[in-house]
Amino acid sequence: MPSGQPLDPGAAVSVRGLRKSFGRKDILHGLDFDIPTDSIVGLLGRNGAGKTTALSILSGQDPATAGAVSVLGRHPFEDPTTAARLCFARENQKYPESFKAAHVLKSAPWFFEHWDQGFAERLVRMFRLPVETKIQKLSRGQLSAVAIVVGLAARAPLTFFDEPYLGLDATARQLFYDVMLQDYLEHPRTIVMSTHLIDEAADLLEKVLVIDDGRILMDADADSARSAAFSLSGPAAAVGQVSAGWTAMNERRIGGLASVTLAGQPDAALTAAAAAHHLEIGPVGLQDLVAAIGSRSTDTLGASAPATDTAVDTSEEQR
Ligand SMILES: Nc1ncnc2c1ncn2[C@@H]1O[C@H](COP(=O)(O)OP(=O)(O)OP(=O)(O)O)[C@@H](O)[C@H]1O
Repeated sequence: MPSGQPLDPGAAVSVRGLRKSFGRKDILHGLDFDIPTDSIVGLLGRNGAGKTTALSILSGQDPATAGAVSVLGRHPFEDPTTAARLCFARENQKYPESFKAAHVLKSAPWFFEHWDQGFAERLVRMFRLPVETKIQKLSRGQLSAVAIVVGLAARAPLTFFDEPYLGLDATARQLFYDVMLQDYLEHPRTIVMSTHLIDEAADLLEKVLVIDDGRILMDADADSARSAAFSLSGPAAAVGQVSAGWTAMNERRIGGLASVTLAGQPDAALTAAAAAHHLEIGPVGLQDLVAAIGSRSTDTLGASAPATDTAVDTSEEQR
């Protein structure tokens, strides 16, 4: 999305030119994106990409250094009206020292207008959360479970989950995805989830925002993201020949074999050439696509690209 467009008043979240610096360190370099109302959106990116920083600003906990931010139609920073309508669920949430999960559940209805106590209690049983243990004594997975219970049972119009799976085992993570989807279908609302475990969550996401080094590298609906690239594999020489002229997002080599991720979708000429050389054409999962975009941007940054926005919009590179 080109910078300079007005904020979208119909979106749950709309930001233009969002910048954040800590001291002299620039963390977010002018983000532009919209999050549609009543959708599940993935905020994807590598460690240190700026996801938590962005979520802290959107949830009103931190001020932006520059740029325009609209959350549920208002400027969120320290705005009680916005705060009452959103929930920022994260495992490292601070609670009073003596608090147990039971206290969290008891106080939640004061903060969340749509809080569903029966649903919260069901979630507590599902995630086997020991509600009478002090929060300070809970394991990391149990802290994530507290965040999940609050994030889901709050049924806030806008929910941010910041890596909601930390410490959770695979069964609990799947349970979270299943129950979130089911509850979202019954009670549509806007959910933004930052995650590294992209393939696990991919089926839930309607839109993906890929952020790296404080820049948006991809902003696409999940279906177009899934068809943004494909892989071509086989003997390295033939792969190189057939993929000539295509945008290679990354390449892996093992011995004489190569697999490249190419932007776009295979056309008839490439399909025919691949068949003639016995090469394999395959889909690229969202996780691999994000990794390819990330490694490409790292290459670009490593080559001392100018410090201006270097957003890679893969859709523009499709042939
Ligand atoms: N208060 C702060 N002061 C200085 N630098 C900060 C501060 N908070 C975050 N940063 C830096 O901002 C960058 C982005 O951090 P952020 O936590 O937003 O990344 P992230 O995408 O959430 O990463 P992860 O997936 O590892 O949690 C990092 O380089 C981090 O060190």
